[in-house]
Amino acid sequence: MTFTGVGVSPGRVLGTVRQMPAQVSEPPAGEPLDPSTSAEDAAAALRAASSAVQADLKSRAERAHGDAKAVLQATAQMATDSMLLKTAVKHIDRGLSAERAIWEASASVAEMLHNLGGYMAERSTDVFDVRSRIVAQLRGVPAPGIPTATTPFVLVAEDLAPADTATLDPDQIIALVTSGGGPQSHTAIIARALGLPAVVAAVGADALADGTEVYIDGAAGTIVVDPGAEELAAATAWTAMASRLSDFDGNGRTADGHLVPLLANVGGAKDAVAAAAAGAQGVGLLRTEFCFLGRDTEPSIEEQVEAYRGVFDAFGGKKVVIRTLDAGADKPLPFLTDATEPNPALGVRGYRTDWTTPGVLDRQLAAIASATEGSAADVWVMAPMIATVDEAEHFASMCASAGLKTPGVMVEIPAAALRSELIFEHVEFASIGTNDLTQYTMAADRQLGPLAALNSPWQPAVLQLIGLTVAGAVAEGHDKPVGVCGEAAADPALAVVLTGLGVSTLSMTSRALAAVAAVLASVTLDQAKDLAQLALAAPTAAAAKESVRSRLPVLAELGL
Ligand SMILES: C=C(OP(=O)(O)O)C(=O)O
Ligand SMILES: [Mg+2]
Repeated sequence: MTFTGVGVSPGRVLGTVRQMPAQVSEPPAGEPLDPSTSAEDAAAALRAASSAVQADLKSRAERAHGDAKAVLQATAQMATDSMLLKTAVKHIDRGLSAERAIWEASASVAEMLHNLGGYMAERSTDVFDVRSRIVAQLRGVPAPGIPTATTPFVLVAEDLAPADTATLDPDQIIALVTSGGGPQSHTAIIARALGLPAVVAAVGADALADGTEVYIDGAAGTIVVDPGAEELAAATAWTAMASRLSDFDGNGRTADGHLVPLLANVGGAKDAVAAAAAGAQGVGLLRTEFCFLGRDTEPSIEEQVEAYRGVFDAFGGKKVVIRTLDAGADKPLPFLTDATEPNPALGVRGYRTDWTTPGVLDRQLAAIASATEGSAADVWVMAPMIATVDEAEHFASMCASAGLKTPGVMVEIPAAALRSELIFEHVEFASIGTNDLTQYTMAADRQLGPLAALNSPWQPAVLQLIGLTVAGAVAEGHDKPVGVCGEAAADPALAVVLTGLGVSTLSMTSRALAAVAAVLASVTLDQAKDLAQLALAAPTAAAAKESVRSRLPVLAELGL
């Protein structure tokens, strides 16, 4: 049997399925203690469950590395927190079930931590994590979150939340399959960043039983159940090819020498150091909100300076494009965004948060300016979610007030693409966010699996808007650079099309640099321009993709 979804990160592997356990549901309010259980026994069961959760988290922490290890250690600590357990036991003593008692105790402890602010406030997420785990343990169901196993496995989930991905260990997980999620969803972005083969929107994959043997083709988007010799050969060939594709010599250029600097998308200093080691020619997108995800207080200027300087230091003498906070929709930041908005993707997000929470953007620009002092990096600053010419003008004036010399905008709303010529009168550059540009052009939520086909950056309408943006950049009176920093840049065939459309830099996860460089080097600039015209003229996204891919034989040679 074969399932088909949307391939979002290349790679061919064989492995065993592990399903992501379902979310733990809230025990009903007022759920009473079972009459056959005494309060003492319920309290003892609660203590035993919390110790079991702690032991599990500790053993996972021992096997994990880096950030995942630190997250797991902190959560393990919280599992047997004395205040948490004492409060829960009080609830049991007044007649609540152990499950409801720990649920309510967690809410009050989390609120108290939250009110303490700073580091303590951040621990409130750990409280909620252990709460779900303890309830699952009491109910005898699998713990929520990424499962553990003694051997590497293929993780199958409905979709992954940003918090899950913090504990996603690429040594344990060899591929990702989701039944939901679109090609620009968080899961897809993380899979590419980790170099894990991934298929999203694979309808029916949630029915695969744990332990099922599967073959995953992350480029074709297929999942073959009970694979045979053919799939084994394909997986073996991919492993050999992947090592050939692991080196990037730091040069993005076409076969006839047209330079296309290949930059990295990073979320902080750690990524930046890895990107520099992978040969990235600079940073095309520093997602500053990733430095502060999960925080519910605004980071201080000092914290920001430290976070940004870590990235600048990794790229001395090179370009670093830093994006101001893009809070909202798939990247909520509680100190800026309103979780109750009915339509977050169309709401107060990105640059717009300056209207509802003025001051945060000014302070961020001041922090960026301060981080650039004494840094050898060439720092460019851009705002996300710019829709109009006067927004671009206002952002440029804010940058000027902060002493920042190279202001730019992200073009990710069709209105900005259509009006780019006027926008370029105020800013020095633009970077196209194809993830959001596609979502807004096609009116298709980038996180929704059923809309994955609409949500493809191969949509000719999206390509046309990219072409218009470039045309506006080179219109009479100015000649300004336009980069692409959406996931489209990491698709080697689309990278050729973008180059042919006149895009001057491509920014992607550093894992994709070598593959993009190899495919770009297989065509001349004129061939890239011809392929761009072919894609623009195609009637559908699928036809655009197919006709371009069929003219790039190097893709098949490299297994991409
Ligand atoms: C690069 C982009 O920004 P993000 O994915 O962070 O919204 C985009 O929208 O293409
Ligand atoms: Mg975006």
